[in-house]
Amino acid sequence: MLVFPNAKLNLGLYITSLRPDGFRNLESVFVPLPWCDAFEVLPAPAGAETSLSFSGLPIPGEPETNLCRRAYELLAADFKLPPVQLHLHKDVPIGAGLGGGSSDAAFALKAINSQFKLELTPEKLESYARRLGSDCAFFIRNEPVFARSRGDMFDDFALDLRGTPALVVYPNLHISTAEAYARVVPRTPHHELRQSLQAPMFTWRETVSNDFEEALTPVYPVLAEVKAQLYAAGATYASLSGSGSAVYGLFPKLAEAPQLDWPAGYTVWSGKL
Ligand SMILES: C[C@@](CO)(OP(=O)(O)O)[C@H](O)COP(=O)(O)OP(=O)(O)OC[C@H]1O[C@@H](n2ccc(N)nc2=O)[C@H](O)[C@@H]1O
Ligand SMILES: Nc1ncnc2c1ncn2[C@@H]1O[C@H](COP(=O)(O)OP(=O)(O)O)[C@@H](O)[C@H]1O
Repeated sequence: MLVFPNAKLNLGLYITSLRPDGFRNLESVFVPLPWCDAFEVLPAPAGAETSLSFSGLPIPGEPETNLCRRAYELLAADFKLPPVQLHLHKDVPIGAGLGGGSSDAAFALKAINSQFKLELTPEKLESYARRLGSDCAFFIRNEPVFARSRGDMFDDFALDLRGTPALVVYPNLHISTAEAYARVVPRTPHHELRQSLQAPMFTWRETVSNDFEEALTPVYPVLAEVKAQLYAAGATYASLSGSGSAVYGLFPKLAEAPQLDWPAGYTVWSGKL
């Protein structure tokens, strides 16, 4: 079975308090971004052990700790699964705040569920996904949600951005999620996120923000430079996604995302939400 794990964007992100488990409570709206990896699961040939192979962007870390492998092991602990042949083609940049690794893990759970007819409900898949990472559960339902708690509890959020042109710029900078969280002091948000996002998109520039952006920009000024370029090119709204370092711009629906020149080494995705 072949699946295409997509990335996500965060529309606003407020880190509200430190939790007793050491994680932070947050509020954010997650939306799917159709920038995808490819993941395949097949039963292993007779006599072969479970394997995971890669193509595309190199992924830091040992293959045994890759989230696709961990997704298989998690299900194999509870269900009688045969050895499998896994392959991941990586296209979504890593350490970008686009949730690429989390999406691979969630899509691996969904693909193994279908391939081996485990008949797990979406709720059960979400609870497995939560064990692999805070962001993972989002990719089970994979539609716009208001996320809270550790970023793993969701309320439906009706926001139809389909067809909105987007430009996502990865300035070749890997920011570790744990490092980014350590730089933010939790606080009460200045604006109610869901209310702000119900207003027209041109108002979001004043009312919708990402707490990581304020904390990381003094350390990585390139983030502000990319954002300024996106606004200068006509973005209606621009922001850091998640804990960075990808910065996105959303453009008017009847326009195309502009073609801009970026320094060598940057990776750019352009398309419609
Ligand atoms: C910041 C966000 C926003 O959507 O996305 P990314 O920038 O990673 O895409 C997420 O909260 C990232 O979730 P995820 O990448 O799954 O993080 P995890 O593996 O669960 O945790 C990595 C580390 O981040 C910190 N962490 C994560 C989530 C959270 N609510 N509070 C935290 O303090 C912890 O230090 C943890 O050890
Ligand atoms: N399948 C995977 N794809 C990407 N990263 C992975 C994967 N499995 C494990 N990782 C680890 O997760 C870390 C963060 O991954 P990623 O989800 O791409 O970034 P972000 O948290 O910024 O959205 C990487 O440093 C990498 O070591």
